Amino acid sequence: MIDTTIPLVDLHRHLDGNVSVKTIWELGHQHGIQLPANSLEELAPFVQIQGKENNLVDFLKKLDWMVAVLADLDAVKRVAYENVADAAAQGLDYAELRFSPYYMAMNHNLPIEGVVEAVIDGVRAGVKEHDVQINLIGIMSRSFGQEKCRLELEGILAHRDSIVAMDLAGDELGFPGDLFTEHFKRVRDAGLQITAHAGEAAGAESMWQAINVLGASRIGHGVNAIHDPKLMEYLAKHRIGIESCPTSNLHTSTVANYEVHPLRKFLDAGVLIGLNTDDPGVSAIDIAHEYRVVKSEMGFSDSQLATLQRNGVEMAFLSDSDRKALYAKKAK
Ligand SMILES: O=c1[nH]cnc2c1ncn2[C@@H]1O[C@H](CO)[C@@H](O)[C@H]1O
Ligand SMILES: [Zn+2]
Repeated sequence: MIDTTIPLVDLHRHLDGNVSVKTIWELGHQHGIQLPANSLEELAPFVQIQGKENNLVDFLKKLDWMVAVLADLDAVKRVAYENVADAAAQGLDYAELRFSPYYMAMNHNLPIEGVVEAVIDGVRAGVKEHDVQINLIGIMSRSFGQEKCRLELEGILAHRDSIVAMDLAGDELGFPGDLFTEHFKRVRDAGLQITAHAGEAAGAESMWQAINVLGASRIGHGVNAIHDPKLMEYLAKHRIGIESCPTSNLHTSTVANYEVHPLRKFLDAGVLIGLNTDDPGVSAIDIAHEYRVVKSEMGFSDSQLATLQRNGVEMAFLSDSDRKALYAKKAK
């Protein structure tokens, strides 16, 4: 089902949405943080989706315990390191891990730039020991407003050489993209690439804004483009990559079930779209799960799955030579 001759990538993966229940438990105890449960089994439902949530904002609350236990920079480094180990364990050849430094810093007043540094350190330690290639994407969490996003941006730009792109995540309905026009001008000036969560909780207009105002060359989710034929055409023509995360879309009630997910319509329209996990710790899934459900629930053929897999490599924030090297590794 997963084609072993094609690199397996995950481009939309929040490392602060992928902290294991065990690690939350251990960090909580290590730092004397009051957890809402007395065992791992009791803790799981507080951080993992049970069925689904009513909307995106409710879904996002599941991540709160994952950052509540980040009491110091060692904890941040540990979480980053474990994300690399997890990516390798899931069979990924390449992953883009994204994180929101203010969100990770806020509970224990950690220095934002220190958090960025600790994530970079943790990833560096991880790739030394695991056979997976990693790039980092900085997130501005729109839910905390313009000023906090400015702090996130500054923390990321201070380590610009270790970051490939910038993203906008969080409450899309409450905090539209144009609030962050100035922020993304600075991102473009710094030469970073841009992806943005759009067309998930809000409509196609939010995607037009991400592309035309913020300068996004990729879009996270993008589900609601399906209601705007001109946008679908534009995405295909300009090779704007769509980072699809089907199970996450079910868990946020963005789509009702796998059968009605528009993934196939994107593919039919010639849009560059690939499969990703979003918050694997919250959704309790791995990347193979996404390929599996697209086959079993949406009826995709193996050759369509291979197209999705190749699209992921195509839209990765890699140089053409690094992309070639990734393919060459699989050909061996
Ligand atoms: O599916 C999603 N849609 C929008 N924002 C998300 C999603 N998953 C996580 N975050 C947001 O990303 C930051 C942590 O990396 C947080 O702001 C979290 O709320
Ligand atoms: Zn996301």
